[in-house]
Amino acid sequence: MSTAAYTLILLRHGESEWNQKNLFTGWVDVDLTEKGHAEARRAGELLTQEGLAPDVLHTSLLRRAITTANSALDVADRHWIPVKRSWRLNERHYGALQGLDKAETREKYGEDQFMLWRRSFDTPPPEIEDDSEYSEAGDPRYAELGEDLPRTECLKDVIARMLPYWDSDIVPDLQAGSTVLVAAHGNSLRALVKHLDGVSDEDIVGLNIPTGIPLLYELDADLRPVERGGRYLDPEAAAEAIQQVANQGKK
Ligand SMILES: O=C(O)[C@@H](CO)OP(=O)(O)O
Repeated sequence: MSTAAYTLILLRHGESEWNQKNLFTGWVDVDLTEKGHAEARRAGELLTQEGLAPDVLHTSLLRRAITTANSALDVADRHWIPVKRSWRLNERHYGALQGLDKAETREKYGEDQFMLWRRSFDTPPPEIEDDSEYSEAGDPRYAELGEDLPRTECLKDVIARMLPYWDSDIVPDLQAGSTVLVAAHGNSLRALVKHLDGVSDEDIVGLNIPTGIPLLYELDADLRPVERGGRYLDPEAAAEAIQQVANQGKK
């Protein structure tokens, strides 16, 4: 068995307002619910209980991840650590589905099309129009992207834009000996887990990440997980919540 060289903690944001309403969210910048705030604080308690003290935080540009990390770190008394944020950690862009009800979409298009859009590796949903109320066109936080602003993404696209950031910003922090916290989203974290664990394009379809429960990865010197799949700090709550994510869209 390989030995642990680096410590990485992945944290999906707590329940968001649109998670609660069961709407496709993607890059829409919704806030946490009360439950989501409580999950974030609980994440901080779990870090403390486990003796994990993040040295650096990486987040997306979306408030549900930013707020979750802030709350968790506040509870863990690590609110002061350096932070780096990147659109490359954002949720998968859900294209024209952003703002639609998951259950209604499933009913309208059928289970196969619904799951293809939700979980297929390389089929993106239809593109969002720039004049949609849920488009990010003109949003100053994405100004640097110009015409490359995503209008839809499949998981393959997320991996392609997330991995350069992993290599350029997260890996150097790990190699410097920092305990790294990555606060991000269901599908951007699925992309990272796929990379770390070498999950196949077929198997990643069935992998879901619950909200608000820290997932600890000890990595060896080659940045490979010592334990495949990592370890949720509250495994029982994680198992239940994973099932809930898998069942989303079913009434
Ligand atoms: O709507 C979304 O952006 C994501 C995460 O909440 O949902 P899903 O799990 O359906 O990909």
